[in-house]
Amino acid sequence: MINVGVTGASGRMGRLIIDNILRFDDLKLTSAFDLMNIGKDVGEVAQIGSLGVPISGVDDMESVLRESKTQVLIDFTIADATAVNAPKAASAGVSLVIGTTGLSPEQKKTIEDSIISNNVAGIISPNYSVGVNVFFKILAEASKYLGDMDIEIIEAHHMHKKDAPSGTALGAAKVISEALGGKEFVYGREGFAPRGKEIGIHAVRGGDIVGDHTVLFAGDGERIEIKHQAHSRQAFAGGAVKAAAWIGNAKPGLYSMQDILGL
Ligand SMILES: NC(=O)C1=CN([C@@H]2O[C@H](COP(=O)(O)OP(=O)(O)OC[C@H]3O[C@@H](n4cnc5c(N)ncnc54)[C@H](OP(=O)(O)O)[C@@H]3O)[C@@H](O)[C@H]2O)C=CC1
Ligand SMILES: O=C(O)C1=N[C@H](C(=O)O)C[C@H](O)C1
Repeated sequence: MINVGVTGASGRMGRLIIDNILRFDDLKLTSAFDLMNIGKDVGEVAQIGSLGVPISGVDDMESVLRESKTQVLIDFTIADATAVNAPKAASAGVSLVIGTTGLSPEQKKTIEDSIISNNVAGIISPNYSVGVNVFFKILAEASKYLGDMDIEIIEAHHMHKKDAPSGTALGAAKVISEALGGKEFVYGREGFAPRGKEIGIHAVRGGDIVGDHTVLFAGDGERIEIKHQAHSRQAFAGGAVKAAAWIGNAKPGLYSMQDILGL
């Protein structure tokens, strides 16, 4: 049995992750953190009944993690919070599954360094769905043949999403750029904006769109669109919980969803 904690426990992803942990045989929910609902039972907040695990504030994180014997912490919050909380958890000897997007390169490096220096296991992934990770693999392969075409990435998400472009869109751009030996990125276009050899990246926000990502390869007289659409956050939550079980049994080090899914 692996003891798991959740940061952002009151959020859209946090509540669904808690529900998934309860349904996963090898995992036990031992701690929950958020800014809101401190002291309330996390199961009552997630509307799945009392679980006997109170929501704690992040100021007490290290002591709560130690007292609850939490082994893996799943964090889906915001970049500035994850950049502070994840190293705190690592220094308490807790392994990490990070879903938060919008991390700057410096924030990501700080977290990765804390995973290595504290001898824990960790994964930072912009998308825990099986489909998106296969989509990344397909993009790397397609880019080998379509790299001379114009490449645009269009993502669409719900009106509450705070960061843009999405972590997944940036992940797709990185995969394509690496396959093509390095590309510039241009974010949206406005005014006089002739196209060069860049990858264009565009963010759409509205309503309750769960998460769409389209990569357009456009050439002379034809185009190919490779698209992933999430219908439900369950695609992300199920993957994050599977990653927590895998990370809980892993040797210290940094891992990717490619490792976990065997891609
Ligand atoms: N990797 C993946 O597969 C996926 C990643 N995501 C990412 O996960 C993140 C969360 O998304 P979502 O659940 O929709 O967002 P929500 O805003 O619904 O949830 C975030 C939660 O974190 C809380 N929070 C904010 N700051 C802190 C802090 N300092 N300490 C503890 N908790 C804090 C928020 O509280 P409050 O509301 O009070 O601010 C909120 O309850 C985003 O970065 C999103 O892009 C989302 C889906 C899939
Ligand atoms: O904020 C979201 O909702 C999502 N964020 C992730 C991202 O930024 O890529 C993953 C998913 O698309 C949903």
